[in-house]
Amino acid sequence: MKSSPTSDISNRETQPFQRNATIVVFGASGDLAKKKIFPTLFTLYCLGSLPQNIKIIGYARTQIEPDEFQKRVSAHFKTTDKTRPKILPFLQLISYISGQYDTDEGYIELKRSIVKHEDTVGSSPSSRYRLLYLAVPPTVFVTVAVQSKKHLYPPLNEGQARLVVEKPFGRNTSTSNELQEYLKAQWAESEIYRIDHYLGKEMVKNILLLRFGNVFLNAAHNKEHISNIQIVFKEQMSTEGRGGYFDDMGIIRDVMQNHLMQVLCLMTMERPVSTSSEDVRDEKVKILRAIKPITLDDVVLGQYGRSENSSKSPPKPAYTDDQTVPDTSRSLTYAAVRLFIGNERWDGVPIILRAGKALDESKVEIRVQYKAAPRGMYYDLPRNELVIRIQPNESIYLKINNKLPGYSEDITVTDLDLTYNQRYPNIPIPDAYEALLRDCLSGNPANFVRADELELAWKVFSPLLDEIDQNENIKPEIYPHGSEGPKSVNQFLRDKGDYKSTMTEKDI
Ligand SMILES: NC(=O)C1=CN([C@@H]2O[C@H](COP(=O)(O)OP(=O)(O)OC[C@H]3O[C@@H](n4cnc5c(N)ncnc54)[C@H](OP(=O)(O)O)[C@@H]3O)[C@@H](O)[C@H]2O)C=CC1
Ligand SMILES: O=C1O[C@H](COP(=O)(O)O)[C@@H](O)[C@H](O)[C@H]1O
Repeated sequence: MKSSPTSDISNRETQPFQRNATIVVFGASGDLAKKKIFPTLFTLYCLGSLPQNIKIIGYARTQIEPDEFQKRVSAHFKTTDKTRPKILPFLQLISYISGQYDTDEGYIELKRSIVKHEDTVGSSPSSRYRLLYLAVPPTVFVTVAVQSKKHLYPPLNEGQARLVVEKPFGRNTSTSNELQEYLKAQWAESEIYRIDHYLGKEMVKNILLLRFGNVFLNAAHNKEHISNIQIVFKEQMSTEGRGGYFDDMGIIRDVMQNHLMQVLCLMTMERPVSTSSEDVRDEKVKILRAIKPITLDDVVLGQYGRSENSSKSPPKPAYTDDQTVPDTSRSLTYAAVRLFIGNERWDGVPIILRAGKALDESKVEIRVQYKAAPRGMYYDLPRNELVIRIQPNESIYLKINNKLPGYSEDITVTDLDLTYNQRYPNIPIPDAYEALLRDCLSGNPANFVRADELELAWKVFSPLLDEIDQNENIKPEIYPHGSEGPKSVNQFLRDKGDYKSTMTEKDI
């Protein structure tokens, strides 16, 4: 069983990088390169998913000796007995060039190295395939994009280039648009792969099939049957060590405007005409256009303080205890927002997005709560709820009302449970970056963010973010490090979200 064929393969920019490719990782000395990009490339190599003639070049300003660079990039490889012997051959495909981002010399050396590889593997002039991964801070995105276009873009009819860009894509509508304008002047939209790694997660990739491939779910997926939807991101990890970046961003920009909004789009969009990337993204755009900007009346804003006293463990620090964070910081480490989608399917259904750091648990899930069954035959039955657990322990469960077996007439809430590690114990679930890099090499942009999606997602949050930035009287509610979050959230969920909690075993 397969989905319908996509129409993506028809244009020049989305041909797969099949036989020959060079991958350049800008910012190769950094955290993302070390923890995600090189380990992912190694996994893809072990799976045989990289092009046959591949060359990988790390590029950054720092001078690093080849041995040292190999040590760095291999530090986070995921290995097994079977893949360990592949480390050395893989490392032989990698080299490192040190150079500046804003002057020509380094790019000239890069080009020389790329062309040398392409010529040695006997590329015909029409197979110069170059994937340029910008793992650098946003302040240098444009410089690297412009310089790469100038020096590393293959001549017409000699191949293709793709530019992979990491978030954050700006910090509000105007900065994001400015960045996109610069990129657009140099690169075609179809050559830009904006990564939102949530789109590479297994359960997120499953949403459209779950909704549109199951008649009974689809039939009830509307305002007539659904009371509210929640998309929840909880992280135990605090912002320690990332205070500088985080203080400028806050949780709404870090997680909500991008990851949670992508999930929201997939959960609420109309059925696309096909699974092709443009058809899917066209529908996401329509949903984003139907969301009204969020106002201060519809939010709970929080920041973690020190943990509560405990005899078991030492106190955990407050957000502002971080040396890189000003004592008076109002940056948000927690936010709950309510929004509405003004269309026929969703009019009046509250949608709550919640995201927080330094909480009691790490969990990301979607909760669809249905309306109560009619009263009469039964009274006040608990509501059905469909939960899609994105992580950890991927699962889908549906809370139903069931007669307690035996002579009892009691009603119990029970889970219809599809837990992946039980149902599919032998199928490994790919890491999000692995899935996305594969898509990028094969020219499938469906799970990447298109420029218009990005602009519209910012429009939903920008007025709120600008107001919070400008009005010093808006202060986050302090919650203890390691707690459930701000105290007022439960009331907010009941009053603004129409949410009625029923706990089952799977919820714990
Ligand atoms: N780390 C992560 O888990 C994630 C990161 N991202 C995004 O990916 C990108 C890279 O992230 P990460 O690796 O953490 O970033 P780093 O801060 O580690 O920066 C990467 C490299 O860029 C160079 N660099 C750093 N600051 C500057 C500067 N001010 N001017 C010029 N070059 C600079 C440094 O290399 P050198 O000095 O050697 O040139 C550094 O090693 C960022 O846009 C980040 O927001 C997105 C999601 C997760
Ligand atoms: O983009 C980001 O995502 C991570 C969470 O990613 P996950 O795959 O571990 O769920 C978050 O911790 C980080 O702050 C943010 O920048």
